[in-house]
Amino acid sequence: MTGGRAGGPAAGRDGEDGTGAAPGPRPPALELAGLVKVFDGRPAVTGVDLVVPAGSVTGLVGPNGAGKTTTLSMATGLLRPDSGTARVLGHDVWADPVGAKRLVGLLPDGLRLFDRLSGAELVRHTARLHGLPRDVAGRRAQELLVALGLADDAGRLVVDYSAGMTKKVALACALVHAPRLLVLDEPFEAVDPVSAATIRELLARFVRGGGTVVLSSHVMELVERLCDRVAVVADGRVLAAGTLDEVRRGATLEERFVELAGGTTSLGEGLAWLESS
Ligand SMILES: Nc1ncnc2c1ncn2[C@@H]1O[C@H](COP(=O)(O)OP(=O)(O)OP(=O)(O)O)[C@@H](O)[C@H]1O
Repeated sequence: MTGGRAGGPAAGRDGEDGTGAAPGPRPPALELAGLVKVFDGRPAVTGVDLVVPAGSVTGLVGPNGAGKTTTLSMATGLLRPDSGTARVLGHDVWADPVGAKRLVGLLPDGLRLFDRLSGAELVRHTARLHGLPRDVAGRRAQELLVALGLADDAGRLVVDYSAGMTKKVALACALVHAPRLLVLDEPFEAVDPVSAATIRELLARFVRGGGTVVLSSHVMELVERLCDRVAVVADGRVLAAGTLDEVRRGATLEERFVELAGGTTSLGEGLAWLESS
């Protein structure tokens, strides 16, 4: 899947920015400026600047604890930044939360769903919260559950779903109001290969229709395959961002990741006891 389709099928779509305004130069799908977050005196995000062009698929990669989830939470209005701004298609996430949030579909990390609902109820309920009429909500929920291979489990309670099924029903919730920007924190974690292929196809279709995707992942091959842009985050800031080729500079993404984010695969001196049995 490739992005960078400015002027593609979405250009000229009425209300691309959710305002119904006549099409003009498209603002970035997501624009983060100087985002900072400190938890209990410990900096988690130390000044993230990132521009995600509309129509792109951008991968956010970085070591554990780099600040990816914290950044995505601030970008989507889940977590208030200590300073800095986040804008979705020109709407300030904190000054205009309704304007921004109706354009965003979010698959957060550490899902907290209404899991005493069935899968179908949950997706329909999410659609209704977005203001969709009952019949549209029902139709979209059904189509999404079928597409994601959950049709047979649509009547089961989400609390009884496996991790992968939960991820997929949460993705259905993120998509049901046809957002313009999808923000997905580890969307492929716990998902089987067939479902992963389905999700990739869904995302490709979403992007062909003019949508923008930002996703975090630890799987470099997946980011290289899915994304046309990438941002490497470490220690709470963006170390490199741009097209895949700009960031990779002729190396693999994994090589660049290690080069930029550092780290070591050495286990150190201890652990001899592991070999003693
Ligand atoms: N609610 C919180 N309270 C305190 N510290 C937090 C909180 N959320 C995140 N942190 C800390 O902020 C830092 C960044 O965490 P974050 O979850 O954003 O990293 P990440 O890049 O998403 O990591 P991973 O790849 O492991 O999911 C970590 O040091 C983490 O312990």
